[in-house]
Amino acid sequence: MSEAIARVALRLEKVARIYEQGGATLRVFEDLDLEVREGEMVALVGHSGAGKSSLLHIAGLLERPTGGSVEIGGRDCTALDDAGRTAVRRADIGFVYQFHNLLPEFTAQENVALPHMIAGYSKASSMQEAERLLSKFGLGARLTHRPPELSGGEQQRVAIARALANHPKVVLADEPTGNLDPGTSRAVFAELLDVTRTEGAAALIATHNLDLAGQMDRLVLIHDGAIREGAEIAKHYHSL
Ligand SMILES: Nc1ncnc2c1ncn2[C@@H]1O[C@H](COP(=O)(O)OP(=O)(O)OP(=O)(O)O)[C@@H](O)[C@H]1O
Repeated sequence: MSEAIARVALRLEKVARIYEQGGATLRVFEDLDLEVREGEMVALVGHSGAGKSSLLHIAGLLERPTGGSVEIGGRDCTALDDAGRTAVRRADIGFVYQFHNLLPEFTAQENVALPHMIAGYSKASSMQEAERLLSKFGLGARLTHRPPELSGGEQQRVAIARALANHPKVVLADEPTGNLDPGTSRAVFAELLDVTRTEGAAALIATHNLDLAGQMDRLVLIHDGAIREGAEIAKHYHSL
């Protein structure tokens, strides 16, 4: 991937997250800048409480920053109202949580098809797209299983396929394999990177696992409210 031609899929500029609670002010981060380019896989690391989830929620338009701007696919989303933010979220962002949040009464295929249908596609084409994606995760023979009939690793693969269903520009994931055993976690993480890459999305993935983070194109550390990269990270490795 050439830095010169890859466009920015996600741009956070001078974003702030400040919590006011019980008269106390908590400045999680301020003036934070981060760019993720098309097709780029970026690992977000930092100690517990550093602000990884807060950053992902702001990048995913789930929360508004207390300052700064968020751009998705070249579009400044800062001034959008709630309906506009929801529309961008549905069209351009795929979110993977640590716990899959699948709907237990629907099959794997229906869970993946739903976001596609909500985006306006027919049921038939959404189910077809879901089958295509689930097959990429080796779940072609599990289409009609409901989440309780799937293993933990399979459930998380379905959740990742669901996040990719609308061909998002950006995939955001918060400890996406954090509840899996180490072997399954490695396998599912590798598939997440592989399929996200081949689907052409960018990814920003928060993880405490430095081995998994090392498989990505770039590693960024959030520490003391700022993003640090490259040699600077080594100084703070002890805090991870
Ligand atoms: N709704 C809230 N109100 C007040 N403070 C909050 C709120 N949400 C998060 N915080 C605080 O903001 C800080 C950053 O939290 P965040 O969840 O983003 O950290 P994290 O890096 O994802 O941590 P972990 O790795 O433990 O999940 C923490 O100190 C947390 O207590």
